[in-house]
Order: sequence, then structure tokens, then C-alpha cells
Amino acid sequence: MAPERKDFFSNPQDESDVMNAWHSFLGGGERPVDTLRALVDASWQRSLEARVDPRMRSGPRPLAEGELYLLRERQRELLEASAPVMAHARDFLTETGTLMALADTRCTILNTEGDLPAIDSAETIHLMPGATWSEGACGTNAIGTALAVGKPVQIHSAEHFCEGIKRWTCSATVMRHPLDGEVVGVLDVSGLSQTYNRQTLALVVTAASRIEARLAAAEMERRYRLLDRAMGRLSGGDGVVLFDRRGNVVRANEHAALAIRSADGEMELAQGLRRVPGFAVGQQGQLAAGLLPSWVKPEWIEPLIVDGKPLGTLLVVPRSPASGWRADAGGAAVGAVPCSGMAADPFAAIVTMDAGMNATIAKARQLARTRMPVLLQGETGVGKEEFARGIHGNRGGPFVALNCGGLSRELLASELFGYADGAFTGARKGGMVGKIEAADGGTLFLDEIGEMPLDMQPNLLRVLEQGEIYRLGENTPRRVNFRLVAATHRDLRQDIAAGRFRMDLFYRIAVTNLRIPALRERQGDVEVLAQHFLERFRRAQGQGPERITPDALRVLRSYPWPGNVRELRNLVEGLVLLCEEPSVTCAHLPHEFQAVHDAAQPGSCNPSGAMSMAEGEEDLIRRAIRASEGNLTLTARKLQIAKSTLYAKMHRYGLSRDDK
Ligand SMILES: Nc1ncnc2c1ncn2[C@@H]1O[C@H](COP(=O)(O)OP(=O)(O)OP(=O)(O)O)[C@@H](O)[C@H]1O
Repeated sequence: MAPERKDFFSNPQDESDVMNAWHSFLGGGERPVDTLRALVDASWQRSLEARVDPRMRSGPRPLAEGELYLLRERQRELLEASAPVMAHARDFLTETGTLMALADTRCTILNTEGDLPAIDSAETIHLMPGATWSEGACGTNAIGTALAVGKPVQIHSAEHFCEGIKRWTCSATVMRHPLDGEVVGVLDVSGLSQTYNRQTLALVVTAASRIEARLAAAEMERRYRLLDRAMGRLSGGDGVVLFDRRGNVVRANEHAALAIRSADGEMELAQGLRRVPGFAVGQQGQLAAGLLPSWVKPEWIEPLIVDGKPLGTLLVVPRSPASGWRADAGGAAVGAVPCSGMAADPFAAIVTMDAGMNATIAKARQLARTRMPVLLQGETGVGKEEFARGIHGNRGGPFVALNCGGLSRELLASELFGYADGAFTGARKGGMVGKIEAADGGTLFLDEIGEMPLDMQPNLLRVLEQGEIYRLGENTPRRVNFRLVAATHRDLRQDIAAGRFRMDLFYRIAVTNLRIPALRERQGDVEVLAQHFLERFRRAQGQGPERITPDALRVLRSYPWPGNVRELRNLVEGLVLLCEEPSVTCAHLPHEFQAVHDAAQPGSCNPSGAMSMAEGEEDLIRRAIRASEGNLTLTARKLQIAKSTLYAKMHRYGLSRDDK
């Protein structure tokens, strides 16, 4: 043990020997083994193998602001556990010429605190939040080397691999997870060479163990809540295994072993620490795709989320009603009645046969298992709300929708946040619960989020970050816990660039996003949806045509559908009411389809025989402007698209309100 311990510390008196050793090492010569620590020698070797350029003047460029924001979000637990330690560093490292840096398991710095001039100097070598100090990125350095060897190290001046860092002295250690000992991050104290102090390493190790202790306390609390939440499920008749967030088996009930065997599966159920790859959940509760054992069906997995935080997962292998344990290989037929305990498919309302849409639904299904905020992007009427409902799924709790467009700012604020009794003239007696509060325990769907006034956005951001809401006119916060699904037809990145949307809110709501294709981009969907709505409205009305002729379908397929599925649904609903014949023909279609019909006739100027989508759309908009006599609000309403979409399309086709 003794030589190893000695290896922790640098020896500043050997400085010039180490410098000579470095020159000799780079020149391919011998290194004086008696002055160069074995730990440093091995690290230089790794740096060389990783092709790190020894002439580098600094660490690599830090991450962009947005990426760092997301990284810090993912590392929230570590940041929370280290907050008091970092606050102490701010107070106690002042005027010491040193700073404390907290890094993740990739050695990317999440936070620095300490002496301000030291922080400034550190930035000149990119020792700052967002920069990665792994050995592979910038050679031997305390952060990277501590991670590589998994123990505390000091790296002083010439011991650094890169020339530009040799003015620095650094002490770092890894921090480990209290349950399974896995490394969770690195803590470092750095300063210019003259600040070297052998005790700095002790300071770092003590501070790191304080962080580990806080991680342990938080983990115990989570485990307690996990068991509390899952206890009822473990006592049922199904085979149930409870995993913590890291994929460790926490508990299995008495049916679990038999149930798993009946499903041709295998799992080591010894209680205690047994990690099963595939059951570790991400920061937002999602399971990593492709890692689950192949015998596990996705519908057997239940994420356990408490107060918006993923605590673990339940694997519930259900008991088949007839034959004991289910081991059915075929799966349920589409549309089959779900067996008890298994809810209906929350995405069943979305009718499609397009491959792109099906891929989007598959991604939405995965996201539905998590509590991650989702941003849905797509034109008006493509089905964003249907997706939001699917993502809300069967998890219970309310689904509350609010469209942020088309409301005055005052109305939007009171709808969203609610208000106190007597908050303003005309306020309802007793106050009003806002949509955010109403969504507590469930899902809040904010449609047209891009229309939210810029100065209201920080209020929403605060709710999302702190899980607290203040009703208008109240100064006592109320706790809320909901999942956010937001939707927009706009390009929010462009809105950020134009100063219309806040970047911090964007990163909060767009943790994951789904683009829902426009109807005209989907293969076969016009036909399938037209038939679907025809059936549905015929059944509801008890009358109406039974089919649509191939000619009429061809016209429908060629039409650009600016109002997407909603427009198609409205059209079919109208046809069911108005068409008295058994088949819908081209003659029954409204006049705006006429241009498409005429262009689709043989001999038209378009050699393909059909008007292109863009031509059809341009023509349609032009005619809608004409019919509205240049009133664009009316035009947008007629086309069933948002006014901003209308402007964008008019811009694309070079149309103006005078194009009548
Ligand atoms: N794939 C689909 N299958 C069946 N019905 C659909 C489908 N997509 C949309 N719909 C129906 O079309 C209508 C419009 O859909 P929805 O309200 O979800 O669109 P949206 O994208 O949220 O629109 P907006 O942005 O204008 O609010 C709804 O009646 C919805 O049920």
C-alpha cells in the first residue's frame, strides 16, 4: 500500500527533472524512473497513445451554452448533491488563488467556484464549465488522470502532458455512487503552480466524500419512496420485479421466478445489488433502446415516477387468465380487446399507413414511458393533439390542453396560472384554478407555444424549473407536478434568433421533439383517412355515401391539404351530410378542388397529369385571398391554418394580399 499512497502526491522539488524527463519522453528517450512517478509515466504513455498534441496551449473548446445547459440538466442530481460543497469553495477559496471544479464521468466540467482571479486565469486554458478534461482530450491532468486511475491524484506543473498547462498544479479525486461504487464524477482543486500544497489533495478527498454522503442520503430517500410506491404492486398475482433507477434488482415477489421462466426468460433475482442491463433508466425515466432482454415485452414495463422524478421500474409479467403464466409468442392481434390490467393502446386514434408516421408513433410510444417534456412540431391539423393524448396515455391524472395562440395576453396568463379572489376587476369570485394547476398529476398540453408572449415565458420557465406556481394576485406558491407536452408549427430556433422566443425555455420544453409529417408528405394516408372518416361519420349520422370513386380519390390525393387531417375530416363530414348518392364523385367535391381536378385531367399543361402540390397550394391560397377580398385573417380562417403559417406560405410563393 505504501508506495501507492506515495504515488498520490507530486514532488515540486523534482520539477526540473520531470521537465527533462518530459523532453526525453517526447523525443523517444529514457525516463528517469526514480524521479518520474509511475502514475505520471503511465499517464504520459496513455496520452501519447491517444495522440494528444503535447504542444496544446489549453484544454479543448467548451460546449456551447445550450449544450452545457442540457448537460447540467442531466447531471442535476450530482449538482444538487455538490451545491453546499461548491458554495463553501466560493467562500473559502477566495484569495487562495485556487478554484474547485466539478466534472462528470466524461471529465466535462459542470461547475467551478473559488477565487475569482483564479477562475479568470483558468478560463484562459479552458478550465471552465463545458470543457472536457479527459486524458484523451488534453493528456495528463488531475481530472482526467484521477478518472483514468480511479483514485485521488495530484498533477503538478511539468507533470502535465501539454505544454500550455504546465503552469498549473491540480489535485483531484473521483466520486463514487454509494450503492454500487460506480464513478459518478470528479472533483478537482486547481491553481497556478505557486499555490501547490500537499494538503490540497486531502481537502479534495474530504469534499468529495461529503458529496458522496449527500448522494447516499438522497439515494436512501429515493429507495424508501420507491418501495413505498411499489409495495402494493408486489403483492398482486403477477410476477413482479422492482428495479431501482440504475437497474439493480431491489425486490422480486414470490411469483417472479416462475413467471419469468414461463416467458422463456432468465433473470438473476437475488435481492441486493444485481444489475440487469436494460433496466437502468435515463434522467427522464426512459429505458435505453435495445438493451432490454429479448423476452421482455415493452408492455410489461412500468416506469415509477414520483414528483416528476424517475425512481425505478417495475417489470410485471402478467398471469394469463386461462393457462397460468402467459408465454404467448404471437402477441395480441391488432384491435383485440385488451386483457384486464392492460389498458387500450393510447395511440389507437391515430390512423395511418405511412412508414414515416409509424416511425414517429414508435418514438412517441417510447417517450410515453418517460416523463420527459416533448415538443411536437408540425403544421396545423396534422394530429399534434392526438399525439399529446397518446403520450399522456393511460397513466392516469388529467390531460389538460391550452392553446397559447389567439388569446389576449391577460386571458392567456389567467388561463395558464389562474388567479386569486379579487385579483382584478371582473375576476371570478373565489379565484380560478389555472390550467397548470389543473394538470397536476397529469399532462399539460400547450399548443402553439411559440405564440406565448416573450415576457410571459420566464414565468412558465420558473414553474417548470421549480415545480411551483403562483396564481395571479397571490404570493404563496403552490406545488405542481405535471408532464409538459408542447406543440408548435413554427421554427422556434428561428424565433430564438429573432428574439421572439427564449432559449432557456426552448431547451426546457424541447428535451425531445417529434416532427409530425404534413398529410401531403404521407404515402397512402389521404385514402385511408378519407375511408376512415367516411365510415365514422356514416355510422354517427346513420346515412351518407358508402364509397369514394377512384377519380375523386385521385383528386383528393393531388390536393395539398394546407389544413391537413382536420381539413380532410371536415370535408368528409360535409360530404356525409350533403351527398345523397351512394358514391362520392368529383362533382361532389367543393369548388376549391376543381382546380386540382382540372389540372389532373389528361391534356392539362402538367405532363404528369396532376398539379404539383406546391402549385395546388399556391393556387388555393391565391383563391382564398381573392374570396376573402384580401382580408388575411379571413383567408387563414377559410384555409384553417394559423395566420403565421399563411404569411410564411405567402412569402414562399411570393403572394401578397393584393393577389386577388
Ligand atoms: N392520423 C389521424 N387519424 C385520425 N384522426 C386524426 C389523425 N390526425 C389528426 N386527426 C384528427 O384531425 C383533427 C385535428 O387533429 P389535431 O387537433 O390533433 O391537430 P393539431 O396538429 O393539434 O392541430 P392545431 O395545431 O391546429 O391545433 C382532430 O379531429 C383529430 O382527431
